[in-house]
Amino acid sequence: MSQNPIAVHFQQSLAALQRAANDTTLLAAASEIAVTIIDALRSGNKVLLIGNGGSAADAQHIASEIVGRYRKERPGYAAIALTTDTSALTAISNDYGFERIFCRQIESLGRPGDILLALSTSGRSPNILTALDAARRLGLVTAGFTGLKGQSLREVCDHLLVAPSDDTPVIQQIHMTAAHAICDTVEHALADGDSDR
Ligand SMILES: O=C(CO)[C@@H](O)[C@H](O)[C@H](O)[C@H](O)COP(=O)(O)O
Ligand SMILES: [Zn+2]
Repeated sequence: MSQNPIAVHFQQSLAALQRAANDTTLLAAASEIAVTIIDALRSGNKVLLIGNGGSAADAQHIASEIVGRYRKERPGYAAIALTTDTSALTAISNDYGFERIFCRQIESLGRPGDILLALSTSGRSPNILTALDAARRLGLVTAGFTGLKGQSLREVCDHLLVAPSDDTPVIQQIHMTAAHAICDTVEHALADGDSDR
C-alpha cells in the first residue's frame, strides 16, 4: 500500500529537523548569529533582512519578531525586511535591474555595525550575492542562512548557518526553526538586559 503523501512530507520534515538538531556546526552558527544580533541591537544598530520567494516571507517574519515581540514583553528593536516596499523594489528593478533590488537599499539604509541577514536556500541568487558584497563593502556584519549547496556563501558571510538539506522547502523549515530559536535567545538577552540600555 502506498504511503499517504502528506504523511511523507511530515516524515521528511521530521527527519531533516532531527538532522539539524544533531548538527553541532548549525547549532554553533545559530548561537553565534544570536550573539551578533544582541550586540548590534544593544549598540543601537539594526538588522536588515533579505530573501526571495518563501525566504522573503521568512525575512519579514523574523523582522516582525524583532520589532514586535517573539513571546516576551520588552521594548521594540530595529529590524527591516528589504522585501516589502513595492515602490522601491519595482523602481530599483526597473531602473537598475533585479540583481540590485537589495544592494541599492543596503547602500541607502545600511550603516557600519548593522547586520545583514541574507536567506538563500541555494546560496546562488544574484540579488543576494550582490547585496552581501555591498554590505561587506559598507562595513555591515554579514550573516547567511542557506542549504548544503550554498556553502560558497562562506566567502561573503561573517556567519553562515547551513541547513543539512538540498531541498528548498525543507531548508526553509529548518531556517525558520533556527530563526525562532535565535529570536528567543535575542529576546531573553534583551529583556533581561533592558536596564543596561
Ligand atoms: O518558497 C519557495 C519554495 O519553498 C520558493 O518560492 C523559493 O523561495 C523561490 O524559488 C526562490 O526564488 C529561491 O531562491 P533562493 O532560496 O535559491 O535564493
Ligand atoms: Zn514566528
